[in-house]
Amino acid sequence: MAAKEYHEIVPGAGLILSWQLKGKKVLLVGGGPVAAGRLVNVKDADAHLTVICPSSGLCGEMKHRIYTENVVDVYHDRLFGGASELDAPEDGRRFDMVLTAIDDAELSRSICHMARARKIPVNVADVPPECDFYFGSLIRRGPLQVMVSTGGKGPKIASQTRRVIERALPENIDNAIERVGKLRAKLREVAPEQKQGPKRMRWMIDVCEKWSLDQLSDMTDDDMEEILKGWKKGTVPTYRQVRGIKWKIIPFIALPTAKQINKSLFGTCPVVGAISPWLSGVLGATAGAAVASAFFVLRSQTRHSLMSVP
Ligand SMILES: C[C@@]1(CC(=O)O)c2cc3[nH]c(cc4nc(cc5[nH]c(cc(n2)[C@H]1CCC(=O)O)[C@@](C)(CC(=O)O)[C@@H]5CCC(=O)O)C(CC(=O)O)=C4CCC(=O)O)c(CCC(=O)O)c3CC(=O)O
Ligand SMILES: NC(=O)C1=CN([C@@H]2O[C@H](COP(=O)(O)OP(=O)(O)OC[C@H]3O[C@@H](n4cnc5c(N)ncnc54)[C@H](O)[C@@H]3O)[C@@H](O)[C@H]2O)C=CC1
Repeated sequence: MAAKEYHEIVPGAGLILSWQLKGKKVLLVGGGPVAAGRLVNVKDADAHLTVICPSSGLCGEMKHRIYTENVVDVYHDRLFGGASELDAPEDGRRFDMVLTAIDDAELSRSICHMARARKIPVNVADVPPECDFYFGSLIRRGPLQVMVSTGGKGPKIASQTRRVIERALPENIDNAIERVGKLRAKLREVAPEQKQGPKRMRWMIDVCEKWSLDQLSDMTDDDMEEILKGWKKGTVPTYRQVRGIKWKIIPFIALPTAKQINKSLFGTCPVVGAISPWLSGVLGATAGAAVASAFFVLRSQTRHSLMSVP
């Protein structure tokens, strides 16, 4: 009975975290396409990046990142030079992460050992036993990040799963998250005390439940001020309460513009190039009614004259 109340522990997975690399030092050995992918991942995370690779071995993307974009903080145009690379980095600060993406299995293994001996987490692309962590298949939409991992069982399937998730994500999710982030920051200004934590959290949950993603993504700074007025009362106004009813839709439906009337009555059908179907419909109906009434008049007159035949 009790066992069902708690989440079942299923061993064998990796721990998926969002590693905060801002300002931390990362060493990347290699300069091929895999290294280029690693570079994007760690620079997206604001890491301080050192690359070691002879310029003759750099792929196009790596050259672009190093020489055009200048996103590599320290570049060494040479082969990896041994343990001293880890012990005596240029600024004396030890590396927080070591990545290798080279086509030399022997050297990869030795770099892995060097890093582990110094308690620096290491990833050797393509060699799971030499990885303290795996990379995953990633989605990035502004502040939103999704990582798919198969724990090394099927990287291609991780990539395919990522595509399925990508297609399922709402268009405006990144903007909605940005807006909610801003509202949370404003709430912290209004209610900064630690002891208000539970109430703050409950209130933010209510905002996210009462406002749809579309509405959140549409939330302006003025709207935020309105919503925050509910904080003291412990309420969350709805989108409609904040914005009021949208009247602009009503005159549009009730009162078409002169241009619209003109076009629908006297415009030319874009498909057959003939007179507007509206106008031809009206003319057709009028003509039909005229013919029908003439027919009935004639018929009744004929009947009348027949009936009047003695
Ligand atoms: C363990 C891990 C360690 C690590 O590198 O961190 C690892 C290991 C290995 N990859 C291999 C092969 C391929 N890897 C990919 C693609 C990706 N591989 C990635 C991660 C990982 N790869 C980690 C586990 C992630 C997980 O499972 O969740 C992704 C998700 C992220 C990234 O690398 O950035 C990225 C997709 C990004 C995207 O598209 O979104 C493709 C497909 C392709 O290239 O299109 C193939 C060919 C198809 C195939 O083999 O399945 C081989 C076999 C080599 C051989 O057979 O010789 C090994 C070694 C082994 O399995 O022993
Ligand atoms: N995990 C993954 O998603 C994948 C991993 N791989 C593996 O990743 C590794 C790298 O692949 P690619 O990027 O295609 O590289 P690549 O084979 O195109 O090039 C290797 C790079 O390493 C550099 N290099 C070689 N020896 C070096 C040394 N002593 N010091 C510094 N740099 C050195 C070369 O100059 C070159 O830039 C390979 O082992 C490959 O099998 C490949 C495909 C997918």
